[in-house]
Amino acid sequence: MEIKKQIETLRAELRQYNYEYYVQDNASVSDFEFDKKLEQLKALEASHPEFADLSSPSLRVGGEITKNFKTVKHINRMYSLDNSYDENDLKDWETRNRKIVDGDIQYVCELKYDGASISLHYEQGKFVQAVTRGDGSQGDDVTANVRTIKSVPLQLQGDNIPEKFEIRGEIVLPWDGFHKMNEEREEQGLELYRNPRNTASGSLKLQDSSVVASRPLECLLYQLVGDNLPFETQYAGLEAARSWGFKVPQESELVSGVDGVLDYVQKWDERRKDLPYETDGVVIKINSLRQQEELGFTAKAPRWAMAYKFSAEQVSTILEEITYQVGRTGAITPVANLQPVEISGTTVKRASLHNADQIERLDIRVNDTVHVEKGGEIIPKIVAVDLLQRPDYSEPTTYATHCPECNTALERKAGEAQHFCPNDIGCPPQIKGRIQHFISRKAMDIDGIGSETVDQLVEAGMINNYADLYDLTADDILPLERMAQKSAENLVQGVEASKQVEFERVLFALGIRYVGETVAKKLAHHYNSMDKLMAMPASDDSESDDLFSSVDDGSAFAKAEKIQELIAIPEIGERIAESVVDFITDEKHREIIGRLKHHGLNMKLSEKQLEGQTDILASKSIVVSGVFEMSRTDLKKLIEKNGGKVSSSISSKTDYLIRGEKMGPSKLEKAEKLGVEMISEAEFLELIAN
Ligand SMILES: NC(=O)c1ccc[n+]([C@@H]2O[C@H](COP(=O)([O-])OP(=O)(O)OC[C@H]3O[C@@H](n4cnc5c(N)ncnc54)[C@H](O)[C@@H]3O)[C@@H](O)[C@H]2O)c1
Ligand SMILES: [Zn+2]
Repeated sequence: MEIKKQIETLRAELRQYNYEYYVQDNASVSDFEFDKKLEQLKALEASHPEFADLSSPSLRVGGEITKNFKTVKHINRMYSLDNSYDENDLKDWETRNRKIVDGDIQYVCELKYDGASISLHYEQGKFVQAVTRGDGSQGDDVTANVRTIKSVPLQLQGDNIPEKFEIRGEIVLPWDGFHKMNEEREEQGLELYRNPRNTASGSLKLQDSSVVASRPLECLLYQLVGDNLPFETQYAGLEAARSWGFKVPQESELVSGVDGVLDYVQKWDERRKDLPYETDGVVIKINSLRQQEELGFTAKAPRWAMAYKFSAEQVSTILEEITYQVGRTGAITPVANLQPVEISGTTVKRASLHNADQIERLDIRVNDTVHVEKGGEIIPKIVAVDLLQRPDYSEPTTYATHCPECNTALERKAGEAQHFCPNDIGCPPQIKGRIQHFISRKAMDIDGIGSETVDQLVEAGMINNYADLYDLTADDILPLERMAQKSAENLVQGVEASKQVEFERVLFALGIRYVGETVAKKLAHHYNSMDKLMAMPASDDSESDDLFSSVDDGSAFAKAEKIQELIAIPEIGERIAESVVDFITDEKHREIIGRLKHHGLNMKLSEKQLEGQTDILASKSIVVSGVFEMSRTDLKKLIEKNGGKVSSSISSKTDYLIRGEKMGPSKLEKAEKLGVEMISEAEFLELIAN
């Protein structure tokens, strides 16, 4: 009974972890812990065959399908891989293989790329479909998303291309792209992505393929699947695929025997650090396809292949203190201060704890002995707590309640992982951070001021916000330490030159939470000017002339309306909309924006940027429903470019309903009832062509 219970508990836990890892792309335990539990389960199941269960996580491919995409049944199942951890595991595998197959065995060693598995289908040399692994028998149809990945060839070239085949591979996010995405997250005050694997896998599941297109994903291929493939070995298959235009990594090697495999593993355990993407091991495959066929598959994995995991670099140390960092936008990051310890040649003193949930999940406490891993991430992380070493006096961690910099009570919005300090104008790191962001290269790009100068200016009480920069004179700043006449003049000139910067970058520079470069651009082109962005819907339909005056108190209604107006813009979600409205209705921000305007910064799109825009649809409210020839995003863009307003729901104020295929019956009914004019996509195009 006891054992049965133990097995059941492990199965339930592993199922939950699989779900978090594959479906939610948000693992709550480390791979280390997951693998340990899986091993434990396998051992128990092996010694107690009476509790066998075909649906045990030990026998199944981990993933699941989601409801967001069309489900596709795999023509050829997609398997996971069995793992080996040392030379003996490999030798056992070799012995088993020799018993089953005749003749010499050659192995292909490949790197094990850490991303999301994918199967690409080709017919007559054309890309037709991409399906995720899902649960192995069926997956999600993510064709539209995968089509945006530049390394996926849409049309193959070369000889002997089979009429119809599948090719398996991994969608990965190279380090460069991953870091770049995180820089943007940081600018927007969002929680950073944890690792490239999660991010790649999460990207594939996005609903809007134009967002996927903006992510620097790559697709690395490693296996052809199909009937009558025109070659006899795995290695020849890789070469053929490469010649047809697939991105097949060059690192694979043909070896004979376990010794050759071990040499390869050793070599790449070192060299992988220089690769542009993350790898977590080596995959060893039997080269001969005939021998592969003889060996076949288990329920979970091919018998002709084996993974060999690189050992993650892990050490244990004592957690001495938890401190809290305040970011530019006020986001709080808890940091573990560790007893210094060496990992792979560097001394580690600090590790990220991500957020309050993470601390709670792992029950991390001060004075704990913790396992620290320096895996893919640049910042080492705590993967587990050694509970056996926990001192008796230990107490659960209580998360900080107040800002360590300005002592303001911390806030946490529903559904968000991160706490933040709401004192955006008075919290020192936020004051400095906002100004530093304002002058940064992608924002106002002000030459002549470095971040140290900003610190100096703030500490000397000469500036408190970015508008103050425009009041500075060379004489003001000259008394600052290490400030020469020339640098003072450069600074003032740099500030002056920034008045030429385009509106969309000015908007980005303001540092509105969640408004990164892309969102700023979108808002700038939607509204064309700061005045229009800031204009609050008025009850009497007449816009106030005095836009920089305060928003009066009875404005909750106007705020809600404004939020709706913003949400109707493609790709602007509720969170962004609320943040923008909070910002533009805040008295202090309105005053600062007013001053920037007064100093002559660009507060509207230039003539050149406005080109191609018309006002054919000016003040028309348009609802789009159903499936169209062009993408919905493009359709909405066209409406906006021509001055129209896209609205998400039908009301008496709706001017047109553009009706696509498969439109929902309730929308149709409502439109008919309200007498809204319905037009087709073609009619719409005609309308704006005039
Ligand atoms: N932390 C968690 O909660 C959690 C939960 C589930 C799984 N995991 C981790 O995920 C891993 C198990 O996942 P899995 O079942 O996807 O197996 P896996 O990732 O260990 O190996 C199988 C996969 O390797 C990929 N692969 C990469 N390069 C390849 C190559 N050259 N040839 C063939 N395949 C290649 C394929 O996509 C294949 O599906 C374990 O390491 C486990 O720790 C963690
Ligand atoms: Zn603060």
